[in-house]
Amino acid sequence: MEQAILEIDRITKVYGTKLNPVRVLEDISFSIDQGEFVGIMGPSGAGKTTLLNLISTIDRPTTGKILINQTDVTRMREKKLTTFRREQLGFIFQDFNLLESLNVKDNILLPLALERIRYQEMMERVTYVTKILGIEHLLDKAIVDISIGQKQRVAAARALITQPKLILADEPTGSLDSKSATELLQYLTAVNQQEQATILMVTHDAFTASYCQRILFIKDGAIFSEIVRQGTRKEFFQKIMDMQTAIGGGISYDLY
Ligand SMILES: Nc1ncnc2c1ncn2[C@@H]1O[C@H](COP(=O)(O)OP(=O)(O)OP(=O)(O)O)[C@@H](O)[C@H]1O
Repeated sequence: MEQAILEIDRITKVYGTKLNPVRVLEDISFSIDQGEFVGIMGPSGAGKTTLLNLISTIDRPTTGKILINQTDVTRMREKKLTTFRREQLGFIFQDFNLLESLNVKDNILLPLALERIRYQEMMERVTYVTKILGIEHLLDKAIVDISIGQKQRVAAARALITQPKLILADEPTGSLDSKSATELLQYLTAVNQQEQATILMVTHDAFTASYCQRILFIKDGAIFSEIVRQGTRKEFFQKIMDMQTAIGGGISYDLY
């Protein structure tokens, strides 16, 4: 049996005050095994970002446990969490967060700045991840001189450089055109397959989600359903669209 990298155990999240509580997540449980590529979808306001913030350890659940690589992060103190986040998690956001004062290579190396790793080892790692992501020829370029699609792949390389146990992606194709989005998703699939990297991706977009192996649908703060890819990606895309219709409410249908 595969090892669970992420275990969500009956979490709830309540915002607001005691007199006026806002229940955003209601009793969510699921787990993700090493090497899975899982999507989270659901209508606007369903609680996807809230859930991702809890898994990112940026926020804490009101009740319940979150285990990442068998460590309960809900009980960890802030200082330890900062190190944990740096060592175990990789983040890919919609708006890359690259530093324009650094070139591509130094942006990718940034997360290793605090680690004690030999330069040669760092460079071997850079060569490896940039090759998978098809950006090995861009290492000396300035950030302003590369395309948006390339920027997102640089951001993906930066997320991978520490060999994180879990990669969290929040609408990673959100600012990309369809060609760049397709490329990024193909590269993420390669990363997932060749590196056995575990990826959890939040997206509202059925095309993007169709690259996942499994999708959890969230509605009104609870898991509404789960679908697993069995046939082709196109068939899975259709299944996702059908589920979006069933779930209803606030979903945009971006067709590429
Ligand atoms: N800090 C907060 N205080 C009170 N309510 C909040 C807070 N953060 C989020 N919410 C509420 O929680 C619900 C879920 O929000 P969340 O952003 O997690 O949804 P989402 O599924 O990510 O939506 P979207 O797809 O639009 O980004 C919403 O109704 C939102 O208004």
